[in-house]
Amino acid sequence: MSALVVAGEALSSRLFLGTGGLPQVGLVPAVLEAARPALVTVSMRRTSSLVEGGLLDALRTAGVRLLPNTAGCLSAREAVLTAELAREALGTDWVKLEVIGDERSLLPDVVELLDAAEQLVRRGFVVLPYTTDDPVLARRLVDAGCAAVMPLGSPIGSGLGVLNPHAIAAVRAAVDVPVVLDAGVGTASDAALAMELGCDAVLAATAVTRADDPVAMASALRLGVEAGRLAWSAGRIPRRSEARASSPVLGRIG
Ligand SMILES: CC(=O)[C@@H](O)[C@H](O)COP(=O)(O)O
Repeated sequence: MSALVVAGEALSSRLFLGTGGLPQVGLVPAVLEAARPALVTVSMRRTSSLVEGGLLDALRTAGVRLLPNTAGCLSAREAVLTAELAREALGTDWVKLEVIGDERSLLPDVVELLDAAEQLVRRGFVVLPYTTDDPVLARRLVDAGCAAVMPLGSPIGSGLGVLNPHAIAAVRAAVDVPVVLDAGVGTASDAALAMELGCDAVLAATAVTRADDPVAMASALRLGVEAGRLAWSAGRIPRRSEARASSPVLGRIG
């Protein structure tokens, strides 16, 4: 199966992982072995990630590719500053851009998001924006120079999966950069559906970090992404309103 290419770089898989909510840092090696993620997001505003022996150390020891995120930022100004700090600390131009408009729903502030994306692209960042499932906004983010778009399936941490598959399919059709389903994944079938809708990758955090068995769920999501991608490439049968015999009827007996 073809590799996912973002900003000209081939990534190792089509699953991105958020690990900030893992109940214990000691789970990191087993979760990463199970998920085999292409990228692991790190919240630059969670100081617990950054302390000695914390999550960041565990991820660095594991040698995974880090994707800093601006989770928790409420304005373009905050997001740009956080991204600059992340570039300094982690030595990468890549940033998962999150600008939250409402601390209850954690939905993106689309005005600040677009502003931050434009500023960060001008500053030489490779921007992967967490956005809504609006194809018009997706196109504006790509016009601003974003390397991918990351539409939510449902609110962060809700586990509701893909609430509007038609919108996700419309985002897929609207842009020519990778589409990464981000937020709301609850289990393997959500990830598989996202891939069957044409998404190029899935980012999941809560589904793994708050599962009863994070390691098992990490494996399940990896397999769900692989299955969904394979099913998408296989060309499913069309949905029909009428039955059709699954094998040809050669005539009547008697
Ligand atoms: C880790 C991260 O980037 C999250 O902000 C992302 O949106 C994942 O959301 P879920 O926790 O619903 O998977």
